[in-house]
Amino acid sequence: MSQQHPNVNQDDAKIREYWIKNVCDRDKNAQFKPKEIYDFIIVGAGTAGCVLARELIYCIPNINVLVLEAGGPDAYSNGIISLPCNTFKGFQVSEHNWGYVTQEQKIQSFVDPTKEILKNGFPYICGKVWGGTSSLNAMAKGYNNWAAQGPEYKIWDWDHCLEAFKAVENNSRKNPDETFKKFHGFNGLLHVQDSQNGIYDVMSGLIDAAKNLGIPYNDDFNGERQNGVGIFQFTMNNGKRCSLADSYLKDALKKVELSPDSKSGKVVSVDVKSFAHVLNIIWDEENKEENIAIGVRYFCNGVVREAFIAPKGEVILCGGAFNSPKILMLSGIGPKENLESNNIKVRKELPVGRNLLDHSGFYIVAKSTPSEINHWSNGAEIGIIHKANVEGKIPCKDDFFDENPDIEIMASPFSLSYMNPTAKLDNEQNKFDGIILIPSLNIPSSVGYLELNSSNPFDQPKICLNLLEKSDDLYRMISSLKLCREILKQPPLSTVYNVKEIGFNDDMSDEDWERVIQNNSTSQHACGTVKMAPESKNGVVNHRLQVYGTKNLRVVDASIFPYIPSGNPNAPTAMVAWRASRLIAEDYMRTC
Ligand SMILES: Cc1cc2nc3c(=O)[nH]c(=O)nc-3n(C[C@H](O)[C@H](O)[C@H](O)COP(=O)(O)OP(=O)(O)OC[C@H]3O[C@@H](n4cnc5c(N)ncnc54)[C@H](O)[C@@H]3O)c2cc1C
Repeated sequence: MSQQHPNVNQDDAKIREYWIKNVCDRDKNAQFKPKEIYDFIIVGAGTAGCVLARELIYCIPNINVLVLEAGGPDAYSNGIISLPCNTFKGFQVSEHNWGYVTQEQKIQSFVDPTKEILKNGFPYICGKVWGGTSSLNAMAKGYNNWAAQGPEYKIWDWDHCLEAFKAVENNSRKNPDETFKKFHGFNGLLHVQDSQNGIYDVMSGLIDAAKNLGIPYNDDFNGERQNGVGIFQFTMNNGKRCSLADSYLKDALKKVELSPDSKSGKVVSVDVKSFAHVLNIIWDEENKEENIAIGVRYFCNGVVREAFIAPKGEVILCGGAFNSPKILMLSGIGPKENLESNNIKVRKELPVGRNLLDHSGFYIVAKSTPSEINHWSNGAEIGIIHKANVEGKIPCKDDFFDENPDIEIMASPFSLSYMNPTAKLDNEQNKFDGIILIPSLNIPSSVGYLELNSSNPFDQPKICLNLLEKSDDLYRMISSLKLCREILKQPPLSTVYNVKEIGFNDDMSDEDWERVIQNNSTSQHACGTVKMAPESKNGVVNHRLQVYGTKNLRVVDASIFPYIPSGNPNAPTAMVAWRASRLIAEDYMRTC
């Protein structure tokens, strides 16, 4: 018979499972231990935090892990989040969003340098929920750049990264060929599948229209080559969105047992505290010079609490590209000037927040014959990945075969009335079905930054994206938008589906293009703000993701990307977390 202990209820795993399915108590009655001590404290249950929590609990024997998440369980969305079509609706649930808004910026015009252009700020969706802001990308060259930063960075070369990508992925493609098997995993927890219900007819029309222009068909964007037109695979399981919380965190919660080698009644488990906003890192004040992290302060249910790490333990920030740098800065790690101007004592001067990278994107909308598009189907169903022209011209046929594409166009079917059923549309004409194309600059030259506005942990940080600040970025975006318009004019879109692009016209000057694009570009793939690089090259964390000049402190999330992945960042973030779990386990076991 299994050993009984007051802290371990035999039904714990069942209760947790029940709780996962039916969460109704916002931890309001949670019992907090007088002194919370864990081997690892993970801040943030987003993409990285979920993978890391699960991998640590299964990789390292007899540890306990605390995950502190400022948002609540995804179950609170009443299922909205699990609908694949609801990328945007899910986050409109304000509780699930940090509510950050980017800075309005003025930049000099490239077309007419005597003029300034106003770039609008925009609300930046940033997930505050289990699963965080949660497609796959296998661009070997990008990761070899990560590894080229020094001999010790070899652990981030393409072979190591591919191993991690495959470990995380559970791809359910039917009858995969050998090339497909080379680039995909089939035993991980993150479910990836082809569309179960096919795609809308108008979207098939879009594929044919792109082929008419000479764009080759690609049946696996995450395989040998990225360029071409094709149907995306989706991070879904049986037609439902599969976030990292659904896959990794929930699996982590299944492990609850009494440590066999502990007389103190230690419970081996991952504990998640929701609505727990981490304020800053607690440092060992007895060894001030060494910057030893010993725990975190967090705010939960109206009370400030503290959680500590056990000897050999670590604090691991997985707060994402905006919040991990914010927590570091609030804890005295960051650019001297910004910290001092906010009355924060500088513990270690590092370029935290400086390398803010993002894929700028632009929405181009076309009406079509109403085709009963009553929801967003799978969301972005079609991709067109190509090399842009740096002079802003429509790319030529050779560009479509270029092995280094720099633009990804995502295409979704949509219905305006579904997106916003309560909107007072001024006339019937404005109620239409159609297609949205979103060209996104996958290899941008522009770099932004993030700073603190104040020492108040509940204040927004100042987010300066500097999107399209470099002329090549602007002209490549113009090139892709012109290509989108050309595709929309092709049959069968123009003939069978009566597709008409709205918003642009054929007489637009370069100046018009520039103004419209600069005013309305947007983004959602922020990363790089806690750069992994040698300290001499503006790094904040080393190759093992430890923060320079500190002890017991790592950052594991999209903020550590030294260069932006040339594709969607969710899977690369999960890959980083999986690699990090092996590094952390190695270091922990070495000290045993
Ligand atoms: C609208 C939108 C659509 C996207 N679509 C795609 C897509 O289709 N494919 C793709 O690959 N990528 C997509 N992305 C990007 C992708 O989701 C992110 O790159 C990825 O989730 C980043 O993971 P992360 O772990 O770094 O951060 P996140 O997933 O954002 O997780 C950070 C977590 O930490 C928590 N946290 C932060 N601060 C604190 C604190 N102080 N205390 C406690 N908890 C805290 C947050 O609440 C959050 O849950 C999209 C992003 C957005 C915004």
